[in-house]
Amino acid sequence: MADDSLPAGWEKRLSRSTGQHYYLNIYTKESQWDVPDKPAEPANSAGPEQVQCSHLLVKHKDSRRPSSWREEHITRTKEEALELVKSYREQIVHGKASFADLAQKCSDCSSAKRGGDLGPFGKGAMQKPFEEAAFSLKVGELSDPVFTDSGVHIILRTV
Ligand SMILES: O=C(N[C@H](Cc1nc2ccccc2[nH]1)C(=O)O)c1cc2ccccc2s1
Repeated sequence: MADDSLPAGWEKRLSRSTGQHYYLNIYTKESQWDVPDKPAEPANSAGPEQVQCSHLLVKHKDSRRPSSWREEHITRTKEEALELVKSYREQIVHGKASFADLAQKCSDCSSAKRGGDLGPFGKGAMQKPFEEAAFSLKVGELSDPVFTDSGVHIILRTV
Protein backbone atom coordinates (compact mmCIF):
# COMPACT_ATOMS: atom_id res chain seq x y z
CA MET A 1 0.00 0.00 0.00
CA ALA A 2 1.55 3.28 -1.12
CA ASP A 3 1.63 5.81 1.70
CA ASP A 4 2.49 9.45 0.93
CA SER A 5 3.86 10.04 4.42
CA LEU A 6 6.55 7.37 3.99
CA PRO A 7 9.98 8.01 2.44
CA ALA A 8 10.27 6.72 -1.17
CA GLY A 9 10.59 2.98 -1.75
CA TRP A 10 8.65 1.80 1.32
CA GLU A 11 5.23 0.19 1.70
CA LYS A 12 3.25 -0.03 4.90
CA ARG A 13 1.95 -3.55 5.54
CA LEU A 14 -0.13 -5.19 8.27
CA SER A 15 1.24 -8.31 9.95
CA ARG A 16 -1.47 -10.95 10.09
CA SER A 17 0.23 -12.74 12.96
CA THR A 18 0.74 -9.72 15.26
CA GLY A 19 -1.73 -7.12 13.96
CA GLN A 20 1.17 -4.69 13.93
CA HIS A 21 2.20 -2.59 10.94
CA TYR A 22 5.57 -3.26 9.36
CA TYR A 23 7.43 -1.59 6.48
CA LEU A 24 8.55 -3.33 3.30
CA ASN A 25 11.47 -2.16 1.18
CA ILE A 26 9.96 -2.60 -2.30
CA TYR A 27 13.43 -3.09 -3.85
CA THR A 28 14.98 -5.71 -1.57
CA LYS A 29 11.69 -7.14 -0.19
CA GLU A 30 13.28 -6.84 3.26
CA SER A 31 10.93 -5.71 6.01
CA GLN A 32 11.27 -3.85 9.29
CA TRP A 33 9.06 -2.93 12.22
CA ASP A 34 10.45 0.59 12.66
CA VAL A 35 8.93 3.44 10.65
CA PRO A 36 11.55 4.27 8.00
CA ASP A 37 12.97 7.77 8.12
CA LYS A 38 14.87 7.74 4.81
CA PRO A 39 14.26 6.44 1.29
CA ALA A 40 14.63 2.68 0.81
CA GLU A 41 17.99 1.51 -0.49
CA PRO A 42 17.63 -0.28 -3.84
CA ALA A 43 18.97 -3.82 -3.96
CA ASN A 44 22.76 -3.62 -3.78
CA SER A 45 24.66 -4.86 -6.82
CA ALA A 46 26.52 -7.30 -4.62
CA GLY A 47 23.72 -9.87 -5.14
CA PRO A 48 21.98 -12.09 -2.60
CA GLU A 49 23.46 -12.93 0.80
CA GLN A 50 22.23 -16.50 0.47
CA VAL A 51 20.97 -18.77 -2.27
CA GLN A 52 19.26 -22.15 -2.13
CA CYS A 53 20.28 -24.84 -4.57
CA SER A 54 19.80 -28.47 -5.39
CA HIS A 55 22.57 -30.41 -7.08
CA LEU A 56 23.30 -33.74 -8.67
CA LEU A 57 26.83 -34.95 -8.04
CA VAL A 58 28.64 -37.73 -9.92
CA LYS A 59 31.83 -38.71 -8.13
CA HIS A 60 34.85 -40.34 -9.78
CA LYS A 61 37.93 -42.31 -8.70
CA ASP A 62 39.88 -39.10 -7.97
CA SER A 63 37.09 -37.46 -5.95
CA ARG A 64 37.96 -36.24 -2.44
CA ARG A 65 35.86 -39.15 -1.08
CA PRO A 66 35.36 -41.73 -3.86
CA SER A 67 32.48 -43.43 -2.03
CA SER A 68 28.79 -42.69 -1.59
CA TRP A 69 25.44 -44.11 -0.44
CA ARG A 70 25.12 -45.48 -4.03
CA GLU A 71 28.51 -47.09 -4.45
CA GLU A 72 31.04 -48.04 -1.80
CA HIS A 73 34.08 -47.90 -4.13
CA ILE A 74 33.66 -45.44 -7.01
CA THR A 75 36.01 -46.32 -9.90
CA ARG A 76 34.65 -44.34 -12.87
CA THR A 77 37.02 -41.79 -14.40
CA LYS A 78 36.43 -38.03 -14.32
CA GLU A 79 35.64 -38.16 -18.04
CA GLU A 80 33.03 -40.87 -17.48
CA ALA A 81 31.53 -38.80 -14.64
CA LEU A 82 31.29 -35.80 -16.95
CA GLU A 83 29.54 -37.84 -19.65
CA LEU A 84 27.03 -39.10 -17.07
CA VAL A 85 26.35 -35.59 -15.76
CA LYS A 86 25.85 -34.30 -19.31
CA SER A 87 23.38 -37.11 -20.01
CA TYR A 88 21.42 -36.29 -16.84
CA ARG A 89 21.39 -32.61 -17.80
CA GLU A 90 20.05 -33.48 -21.26
CA GLN A 91 17.24 -35.57 -19.73
CA ILE A 92 16.27 -32.69 -17.45
CA VAL A 93 16.33 -29.93 -20.08
CA HIS A 94 14.30 -32.10 -22.47
CA GLY A 95 11.72 -32.82 -19.79
CA LYS A 96 12.46 -36.55 -19.75
CA ALA A 97 13.07 -36.53 -15.98
CA SER A 98 12.71 -34.10 -13.10
CA PHE A 99 15.82 -32.74 -11.41
CA ALA A 100 14.71 -34.04 -8.01
CA ASP A 101 13.97 -37.56 -9.30
CA LEU A 102 17.33 -37.88 -11.03
CA ALA A 103 19.21 -36.43 -8.06
CA GLN A 104 17.41 -38.81 -5.71
CA LYS A 105 18.37 -41.81 -7.84
CA CYS A 106 21.74 -40.83 -9.27
CA SER A 107 23.50 -38.25 -7.06
CA ASP A 108 26.57 -39.40 -5.12
CA CYS A 109 25.88 -36.75 -2.46
CA SER A 110 23.94 -37.59 0.69
CA SER A 111 21.58 -34.74 -0.27
CA ALA A 112 20.20 -37.20 -2.84
CA LYS A 113 17.64 -38.21 -0.20
CA ARG A 114 16.30 -34.62 -0.36
CA GLY A 115 16.17 -34.56 -4.16
CA GLY A 116 19.56 -32.88 -4.10
CA ASP A 117 18.40 -29.94 -1.96
CA LEU A 118 21.30 -28.38 -0.03
CA GLY A 119 19.18 -25.80 1.78
CA PRO A 120 20.10 -22.10 1.93
CA PHE A 121 23.80 -21.22 2.06
CA GLY A 122 25.93 -18.12 1.99
CA LYS A 123 29.37 -17.39 0.58
CA GLY A 124 32.13 -19.40 2.21
CA ALA A 125 29.97 -22.46 2.83
CA MET A 126 30.72 -24.48 -0.29
CA GLN A 127 33.79 -25.22 -2.38
CA LYS A 128 34.64 -22.15 -4.46
CA PRO A 129 33.78 -23.49 -7.94
CA PHE A 130 30.39 -24.59 -6.62
CA GLU A 131 29.78 -21.26 -4.85
CA GLU A 132 30.75 -19.21 -7.91
CA ALA A 133 28.42 -21.22 -10.13
CA ALA A 134 25.55 -21.16 -7.61
CA PHE A 135 25.72 -17.38 -7.04
CA SER A 136 25.88 -16.79 -10.80
CA LEU A 137 22.63 -18.63 -11.46
CA LYS A 138 19.24 -16.98 -11.64
CA VAL A 139 16.43 -18.61 -9.65
CA GLY A 140 15.23 -21.62 -11.70
CA GLU A 141 18.39 -21.81 -13.78
CA LEU A 142 20.36 -25.05 -14.26
CA SER A 143 24.14 -24.86 -14.42
CA ASP A 144 26.48 -26.46 -16.89
CA PRO A 145 28.72 -29.17 -15.35
CA VAL A 146 30.77 -27.82 -12.44
CA PHE A 147 33.96 -29.48 -11.20
CA THR A 148 34.90 -29.54 -7.52
CA ASP A 149 37.15 -31.82 -5.46
CA SER A 150 34.01 -33.86 -4.77
CA GLY A 151 33.30 -34.63 -8.41
CA VAL A 152 31.16 -33.28 -11.23
CA HIS A 153 27.92 -31.42 -10.39
CA ILE A 154 24.95 -29.86 -12.07
CA ILE A 155 23.32 -27.20 -9.91
CA LEU A 156 19.73 -25.94 -9.90
CA ARG A 157 19.16 -22.65 -8.09
CA THR A 158 15.78 -22.82 -6.37
CA VAL A 159 15.69 -19.65 -4.20
O1 LIG B 1 29.23 -32.25 1.28
C1 LIG B 1 28.23 -32.93 1.19
N1 LIG B 1 28.21 -34.15 0.66
C2 LIG B 1 29.42 -34.77 0.11
C3 LIG B 1 29.47 -34.51 -1.40
C4 LIG B 1 29.36 -33.06 -1.76
N2 LIG B 1 30.37 -32.28 -2.10
C5 LIG B 1 29.89 -31.04 -2.37
C6 LIG B 1 30.50 -29.85 -2.76
C7 LIG B 1 29.72 -28.71 -2.95
C8 LIG B 1 28.35 -28.76 -2.74
C9 LIG B 1 27.73 -29.95 -2.35
C10 LIG B 1 28.51 -31.08 -2.16
N3 LIG B 1 28.21 -32.37 -1.76
C11 LIG B 1 29.36 -36.26 0.28
O2 LIG B 1 28.24 -36.78 0.55
O3 LIG B 1 30.41 -36.91 0.12
C12 LIG B 1 26.93 -32.41 1.63
C13 LIG B 1 25.80 -33.12 1.89
C14 LIG B 1 24.68 -32.29 2.30
C15 LIG B 1 23.39 -32.72 2.63
C16 LIG B 1 22.42 -31.78 2.97
C17 LIG B 1 22.73 -30.43 2.97
C18 LIG B 1 24.02 -30.00 2.68
C19 LIG B 1 24.99 -30.96 2.31
S1 LIG B 1 26.67 -30.72 1.86
